Amino acid sequence: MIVTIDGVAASGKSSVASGVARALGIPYVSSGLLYRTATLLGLEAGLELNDATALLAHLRANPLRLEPRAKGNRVWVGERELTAELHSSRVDAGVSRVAALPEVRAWVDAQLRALPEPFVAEGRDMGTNVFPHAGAKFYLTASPRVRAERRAKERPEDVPAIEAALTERDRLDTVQSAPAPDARVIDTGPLTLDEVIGAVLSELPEHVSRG
Ligand SMILES: Nc1ncnc2c1ncn2[C@@H]1O[C@H](COP(=O)(O)OP(=O)(O)OP(=O)(O)O)[C@@H](O)[C@H]1O
Ligand SMILES: Nc1ccn([C@@H]2O[C@H](COP(=O)(O)O)[C@@H](O)[C@H]2O)c(=O)n1
Repeated sequence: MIVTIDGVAASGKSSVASGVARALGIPYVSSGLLYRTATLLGLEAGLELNDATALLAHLRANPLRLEPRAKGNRVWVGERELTAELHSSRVDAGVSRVAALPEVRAWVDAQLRALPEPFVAEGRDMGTNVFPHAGAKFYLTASPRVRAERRAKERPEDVPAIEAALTERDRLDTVQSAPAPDARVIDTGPLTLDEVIGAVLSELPEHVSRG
């Protein structure tokens, strides 16, 4: 059983996926962390972020391990844990360029499809491309200002700078970010996190919530 939660940048995907996964007693999977890891490793190696051949060779030489858990995903390369470094503004600024590379998308998709079910998968194209057969699909939105105000609690930059960066990331991610035709779209703007989690849980078909 797979539940997909897609949406625009900082719309609450990972927080909502975590809450839903905890309620269901299953892990959630953050696909964005795989794109973020590819970006961080590329930056650290001094690679051009649009050089798919070099990036893929580097990723294959440094295999990562994604640990999907309900309370938060962790990423390791060998003995080094990268999790805390994946949400920096530097990675935010480069990740959409890396995610635009078809070779990198194929690398991410293969890792996601190899994961054992059940899980909640969050990202941009979980319901459309990676898991079109998912049992339930959701797509989260909120205005750029609301998202920037929420994110400002986690980043050193001010709200206008964060809003500009989110809007630019949304623009670069447009191709892979459309809601699936069978996804329930939720505007999280007027809702608390618990209300969004409750809305998702209340919409799950019985066969999905029972596992
Ligand atoms: N409905 C909500 N009400 C208030 N705050 C929220 C809500 N949903 C999420 N948040 C907060 O907004 C911030 C961004 O949420 P989160 O990191 O889950 O978004 P995301 O879509 O996974 O982000 P990204 O696309 O950058 O990975 C977090 O601080 C989270 O606690
Ligand atoms: N399914 C996905 C997930 C993510 N991306 C790209 O990764 C970036 C970071 O994702 P977050 O969910 O952590 O914000 C995102 O901006 C996309 O460029 C993707 O393309 N597809």
